[in-house]
Amino acid sequence: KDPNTPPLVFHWIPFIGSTVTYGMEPIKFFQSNRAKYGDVFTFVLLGKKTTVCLGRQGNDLVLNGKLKDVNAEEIYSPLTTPVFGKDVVYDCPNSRLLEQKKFVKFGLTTEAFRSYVPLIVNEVVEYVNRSPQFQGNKGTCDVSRTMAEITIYTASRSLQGKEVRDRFDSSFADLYHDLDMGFTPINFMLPWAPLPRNRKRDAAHHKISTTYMEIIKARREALKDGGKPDSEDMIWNLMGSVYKDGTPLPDYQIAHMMIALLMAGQHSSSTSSAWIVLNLATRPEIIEELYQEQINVLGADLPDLTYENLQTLPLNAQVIKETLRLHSPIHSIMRKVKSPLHVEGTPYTIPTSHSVIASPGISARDAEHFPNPETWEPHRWDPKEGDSKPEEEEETEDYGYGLVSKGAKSPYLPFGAGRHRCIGEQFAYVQLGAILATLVRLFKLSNPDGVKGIPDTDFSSLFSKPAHPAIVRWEKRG
Ligand code: HEM
Ligand SMILES: N#Cc1ccc(COc2ccc(/C=C/c3ccc(C(F)(F)[C@](O)(Cn4cnnn4)c4ccc(F)cc4F)nc3)cc2)cc1
Repeated sequence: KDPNTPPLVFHWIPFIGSTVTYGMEPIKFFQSNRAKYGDVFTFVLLGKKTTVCLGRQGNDLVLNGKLKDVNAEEIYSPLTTPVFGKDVVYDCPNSRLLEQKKFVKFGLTTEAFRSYVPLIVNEVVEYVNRSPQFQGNKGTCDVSRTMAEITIYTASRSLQGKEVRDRFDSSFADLYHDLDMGFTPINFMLPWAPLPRNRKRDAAHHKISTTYMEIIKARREALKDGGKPDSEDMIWNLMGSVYKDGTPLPDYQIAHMMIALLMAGQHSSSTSSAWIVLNLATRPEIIEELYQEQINVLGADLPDLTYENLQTLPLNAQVIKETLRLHSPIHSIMRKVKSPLHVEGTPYTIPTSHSVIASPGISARDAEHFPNPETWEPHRWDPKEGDSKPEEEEETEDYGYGLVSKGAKSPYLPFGAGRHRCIGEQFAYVQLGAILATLVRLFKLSNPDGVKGIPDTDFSSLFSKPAHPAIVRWEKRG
């Protein structure tokens, strides 16, 4: 064993290595090997040497790695490019992605969020009113399916725009499903695999991107006839975006970016909102606290939710924050090593034949940072008296889409850190916050008789999600 490379996790079968043990239970796999080998260890993932870098130092090494040392697009492009489309996100140099992230981030203004909240609330209320499973005063529901539908309706109506929302009542629903078939880990672990589902993915991608381009064309025509942008959706924002070198964002790239935002938002928000509902059902008293918080802060007459008054509901936000601590949708952040990567304070140098994985979710479950880490407890985020000291100063850097924290000291990074950090955090909090506050007004929730705790986690797809069945009992408030 070479003392300068990290320890290799024991495995019986070449190529398969630890793929199945990791794939089925990545969090347990990381925690048990961390106990044996420490924060840095290597395992075989489908024949690929993969070095895991855990803890705050591991997060920093991978997430704040220099472009010359670690590369995201080489790993992710085989998965994302066929789904999103050419020349955006991971099918272009990182400098282009940074500009694309700037366009999106700068389109998510307070003005935009102000216009989104009533649209989101209305979609939730309409969904409950028309959905067969919510007729009557009480019943049960399939949480994953319900939250996936609420997520797609609320995101398409706000961020995507009215034309896209209307198509989800028809063609887009099936097209989205076909496109989503291509969004699977196999497509970046075995990109060459000739899966039949990839043909459906490609056909769906073509139809969806063509539709986006028709929407853009119709809007440009309307502008020519003296029309004005009539909403704060992202399509209008991208239609006015221009790269640094002076070229306007081409329509096909707008279409591809909108697909990327659709996929990102759908999977992250639908799994997160499902976990919020499932955890709340184990703590009915917290639902009543959330309801009481709205009455105390907004008034017993419960005025309509707005972007502004949503910010005055701390427990509502803490429920989201705590859910993302234990149920972050992305359990493994992967990079290709491009030049030998020395791990400070160890004898290890990770060679360029390896990939690296960071898993911020591991530090978010570390008892060193969070007492009773496995317990879902939104009150752990309650502001403490004398907590006036600002969060220990976090280093920030501007990679081209505004200042982002390097997050090197924080054990809580559900949105990543550094140059690849998420730009959807604010939108996610507005969407999840408005959905949660509305559900709290409509329902009491609880676990069905005989059901204890929350469902297991299904790690087999790209985003950790609740294993089936995931059922809760609901009862309409009087
Ligand atoms: C609960 C919700 C969400 C969570 C937990 C989440 C998490 C993450 C994480 C961990 C990353 C870093 C990935 C990496 O370093 O490889 C990321 C990046 C990103 N996310 Fe999100 N995300 C969420 C919602 C969204 C939404 C709603 C959007 C779009 C509207 C979005 C768009 C993006 C983009 C564009 C990136 C940048 C990727 C890169 O620079 O390589 N995310 N997200
Ligand atoms: N046997 C077996 C066996 C073995 C292994 C396994 C499972 O192993 C693994 C390993 C790694 C992973 C990584 C998840 C991963 C990475 C990138 C992306 C993304 F790029 F797509 C995203 O970041 C997503 N995103 C960002 N914000 N919100 N969403 C994104 C970025 C920008 C963008 F514009 C749109 C985007 F949507 N998505 C998900 C998942 C599972 C199962 C079975």
